[in-house]
Amino acid sequence: MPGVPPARYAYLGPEGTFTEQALRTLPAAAKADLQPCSTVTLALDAVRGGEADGAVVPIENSVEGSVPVTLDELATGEPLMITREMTVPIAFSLLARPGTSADDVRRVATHPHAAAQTRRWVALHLPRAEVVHTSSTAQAAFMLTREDREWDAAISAPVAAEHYRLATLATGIADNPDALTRFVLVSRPGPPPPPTGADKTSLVAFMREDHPGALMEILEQLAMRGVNMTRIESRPTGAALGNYCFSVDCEGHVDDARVGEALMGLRRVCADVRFLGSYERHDGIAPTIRPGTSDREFLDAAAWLARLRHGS
Ligand SMILES: O=C(O)C(=O)Cc1ccccc1
Repeated sequence: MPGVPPARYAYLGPEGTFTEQALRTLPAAAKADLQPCSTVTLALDAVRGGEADGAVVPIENSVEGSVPVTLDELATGEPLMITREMTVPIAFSLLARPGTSADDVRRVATHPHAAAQTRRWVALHLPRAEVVHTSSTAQAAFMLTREDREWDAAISAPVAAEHYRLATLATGIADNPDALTRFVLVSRPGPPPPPTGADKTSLVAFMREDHPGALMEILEQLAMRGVNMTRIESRPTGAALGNYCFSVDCEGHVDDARVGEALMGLRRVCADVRFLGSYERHDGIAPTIRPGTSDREFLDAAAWLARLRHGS
């Protein structure tokens, strides 16, 4: 009998990205078929098209904020679902071809988020260098191995030095060594993973039409059910200038009564709500349940209403 085929995971590549390190924290990754993709869009399209069972992509950094392409890809197109989040310690190194010294570096390449997190170090140590943006930190390192390279150094993960046989000119060059990047595992829509007690729910709310208090109406649906938000940001929908949707993460699981009720409320007041999944929090922090918002209290209220309606 043929065995179960290994899971296939797409990720923002090439080999040696922080995203690959995030993917490798999944126990299933050890036996999986890992597929490096050159962009977040291609990694997510591999899942949409069925060539991969899941994709790991960066979504947010504690210093630089969200990764817009990831938020926009999840908000539009064929629906996808987040089933897991993870963080990995991010340390940046300055890599170059062996024999290069820091004085030779005229152009340095890296991912925009890495550039933002090393801005002060680069200004201090490479004041004459031009910073070039690449699709990933590992892509910047990989290009250094080619004859047609257009830069002299890359800001990458330390592991990229071994992958691409590069010299390490400096290590630990992040301006804020405690910065955290969050990555998500994305799959095709299906039943969410069961609640763990320390979960997060992600969604995108599309406003009906622009009017005073439109954002407040959205927030109200969460606040009145005691649902705590962990992130909210507006993103243009692309339909017209001034047309926005709200990308929201909140505490709790879609199976929790207060989260379910908030989602129903949003469904009533918004033009559209895209549920992006409920998944275990990377930090294991359980939400504080405010009085009147526990599952038992929602159930009790529903049972009371049923009794009123039946006259019992
Ligand atoms: O480019 C990479 O290596 C990535 O995985 C994206 C990224 C870039 C900077 C910090 C964290 C993740």
